[in-house]
Amino acid sequence: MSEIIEITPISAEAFAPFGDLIDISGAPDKIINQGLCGRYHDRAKMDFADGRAGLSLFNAEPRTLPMRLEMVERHPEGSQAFIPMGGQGFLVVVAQDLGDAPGRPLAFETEPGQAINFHRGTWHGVLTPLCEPGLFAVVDRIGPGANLQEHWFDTAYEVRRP
Ligand SMILES: NC(=O)N[C@@H](O)C(=O)O
Ligand code: NI
Repeated sequence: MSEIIEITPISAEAFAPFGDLIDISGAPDKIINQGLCGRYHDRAKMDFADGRAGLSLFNAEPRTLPMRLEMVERHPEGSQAFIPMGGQGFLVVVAQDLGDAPGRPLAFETEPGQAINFHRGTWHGVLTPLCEPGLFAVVDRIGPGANLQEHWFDTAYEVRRP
């Protein structure tokens, strides 16, 4: 019997230990383009140690819930941002670091129009759409050396909505 991880709606506060929730909540930081655009300025703490920022497109298979979670990973050298191209909500799994291994995962679901940025070294589930399109822009580190550490749980979790 797998241990259950219940999905909760994401909030900037709950996600703050793991990364940045990027959305247009609140007033824009700047009004630009002759007053026709609100700029929500510099909303992610990005990090590309000994490398550079890369912008890629991921076309991922949507998952169905409940979902079996067997692994989380982290990028010791850089942050990683997931930006849905279709504005769709998606699943975000994170876990605290307990000293080279993750703790019990947490699962969040984003609202349409929200993006996230995992801070450097945050344990996370891989990109996980819950619906079509599974098309995302991903901003992460391009650089030398290894930047991926995986942790496979001894026992899989079951991620589901309450
Ligand atoms: N491996 C890869 O490019 N993607 C993962 O890092 C992920 O978090 O989806
Ligand atoms: Ni990743």
